[in-house]
Amino acid sequence: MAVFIVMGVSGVGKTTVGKLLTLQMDLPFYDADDFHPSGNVEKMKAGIPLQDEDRKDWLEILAGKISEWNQKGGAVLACSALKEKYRKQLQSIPEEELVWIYLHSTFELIKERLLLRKDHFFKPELLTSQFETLEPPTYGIHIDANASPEEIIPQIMQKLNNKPSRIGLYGLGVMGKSLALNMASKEVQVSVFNRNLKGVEEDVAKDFAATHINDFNFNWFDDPEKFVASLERPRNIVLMVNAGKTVDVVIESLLPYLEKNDLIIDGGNSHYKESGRREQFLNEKGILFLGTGISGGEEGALKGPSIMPGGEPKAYDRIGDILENIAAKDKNGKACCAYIGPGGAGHFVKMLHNGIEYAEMQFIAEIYHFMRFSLRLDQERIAGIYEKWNKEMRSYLLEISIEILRKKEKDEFLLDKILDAAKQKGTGGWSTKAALDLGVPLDTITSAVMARIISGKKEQRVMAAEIYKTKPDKKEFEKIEKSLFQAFKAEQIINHAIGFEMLKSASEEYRWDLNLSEISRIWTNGCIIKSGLMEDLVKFFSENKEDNLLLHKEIVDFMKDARQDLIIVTTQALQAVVPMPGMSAALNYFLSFTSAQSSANMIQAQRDYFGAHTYERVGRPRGEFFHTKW
Ligand SMILES: NC(=O)C1=CN([C@@H]2O[C@H](COP(=O)(O)OP(=O)(O)OC[C@H]3O[C@@H](n4cnc5c(N)ncnc54)[C@H](OP(=O)(O)O)[C@@H]3O)[C@@H](O)[C@H]2O)C=CC1
Ligand SMILES: O=C(CO)[C@H](O)[C@H](O)COP(=O)(O)O
Repeated sequence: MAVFIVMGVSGVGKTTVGKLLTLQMDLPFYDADDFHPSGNVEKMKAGIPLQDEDRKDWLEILAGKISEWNQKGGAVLACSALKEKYRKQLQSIPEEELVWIYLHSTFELIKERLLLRKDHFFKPELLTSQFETLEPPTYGIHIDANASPEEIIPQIMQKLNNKPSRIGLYGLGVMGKSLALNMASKEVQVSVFNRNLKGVEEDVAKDFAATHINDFNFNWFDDPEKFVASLERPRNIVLMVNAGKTVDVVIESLLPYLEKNDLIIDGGNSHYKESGRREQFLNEKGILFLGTGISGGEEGALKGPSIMPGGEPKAYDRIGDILENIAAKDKNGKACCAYIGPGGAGHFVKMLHNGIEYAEMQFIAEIYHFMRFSLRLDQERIAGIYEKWNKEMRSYLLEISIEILRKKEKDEFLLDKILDAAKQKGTGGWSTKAALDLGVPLDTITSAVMARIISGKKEQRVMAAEIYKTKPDKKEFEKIEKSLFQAFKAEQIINHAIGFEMLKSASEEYRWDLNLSEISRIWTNGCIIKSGLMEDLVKFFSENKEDNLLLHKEIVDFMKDARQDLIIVTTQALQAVVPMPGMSAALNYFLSFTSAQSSANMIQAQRDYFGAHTYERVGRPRGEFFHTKW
């Protein structure tokens, strides 16, 4: 059985709630004040406040009673138990058999309530001292005492019944914490797990549950067996851990406790091929797997991310309702979460989302750099220009960049204090490698990856800059303003065209049957690359499934003019000795894509010359090969 202690400051409603609880539970009710030793009673009658020394004997008596009541089948006790050390003293039975029900409220509300009581003489100093003494527990059941007892009792009963959790969340890092809170806010019962690394990272799950105890009832664990056992069968477990070996290590640690038909959802940025392999490995054991891309960062995960699940449809059917519930919503209120396709399809799509993200970030960064160091605009002005552009673009990345540009630290711009050496975790580079495997161009994304790599060579760059230093002419912003905006819009279109062409190729190669309109729809909210353009793409890909974006009539009309703007901005930046890798890549891709005659006849001739690699001939069918004795 168990003993339930209803605790909190005086006037919070312990006795009323405790007595009502005994009716629900068919247990005896006790009031801790009835167990004071005679010395304490005398002191209280004389109006002498009790000291901790006086409380010692009283708590000892209560501890003995708790043990006795527990053996007899349980009880409900109303006791203020304001300090942790008092509660420790009362802990005379095993932890799981002593249930703390903490009623909490504010000083003002309790004061109001006490003033309404006819039989009560309100002493403000007593309530003040109660609040000063109070050390709220970081465990137990926390109940907002401002509701009526009729509302409070079912809340307590629901928390006490502690049904198995609908979902388990493994890994309480940046993303895991936000996702757990998102789920809990949608009334999904969640068990949370984080490893306990002695002396390094301790009590992460316990502290997380304690921090949110007033709002949510998380079941927390640092033991994988107990974590799995706390879940409703068949189990659903979301992993939010670092991609790579960690995912395998974590799966191995859970496997001994899993059963056929349990489901693992890997929500990290895992490589799509790894996800395909993990799905196969787990399916052989009868366990389902969803390789699920999640985008939106910390805030998106909390308020509603964009979710890209890949794997077996029956696995998605099991958990789709929760994923759709926690996802962001598009402008029509539909969830930004949709089943993507089998195997690694979900993580492939997430990888390319990040690839597009890399290039979009690079565009914003290099135009800022050009405006700041060549056009010599100050940061506030650049922020203003980006703000004006974003009225039309509605790009999340541009929006955060405006805030970044304006952010100050001790009256100085923070951006100037950040070292210009970019890091990356892999998804951008993986996109490039995947493009090479598929044989598709990925110029903008690759250039963004390379720009990050060269940025990391800071010391070498500083040395080389000194050796090659030059004094380029100052360019005038006013002369280039219109072209700059047009070029920015054009490179965004080119980047998206490149990204979606790659999705098309992967879909064909891996037979994923990707729905590009649906993918762009779930990228219209919650994710890092949401923008006005993305909203237009939903319609474009629903009407033109097979077409290249760059061949769409409206895009053609725009790009015919914008091509010149791309050329103007790129050449001006290069003349000013400012690198524009992203924009140059977009422009070169566009010029190559729109050139009927390429330079590749020379390449083919060279290959045939030195290696007899053969070539195709103008006017002859494709696939017919020729060789010349040069
Ligand atoms: N941050 C972001 O904006 C986004 C991240 N992602 C992806 O989500 C995943 C999680 O990212 P994020 O939350 O930022 O990462 P964090 O580094 O904040 O958290 C990583 C989590 O993994 C746990 N972990 C690491 N190694 C192990 C191990 N060997 N065994 C058990 N647990 C381990 C950590 O536990 P401990 O605390 O004990 O170290 C921690 O809970 C990554 O794949 C990331 O790429 C996806 C979208 C956005
Ligand atoms: O997945 C994400 C957003 O959707 C990651 O936050 C982002 O891609 C970080 O990647 P990197 O560290 O390589 O810049």
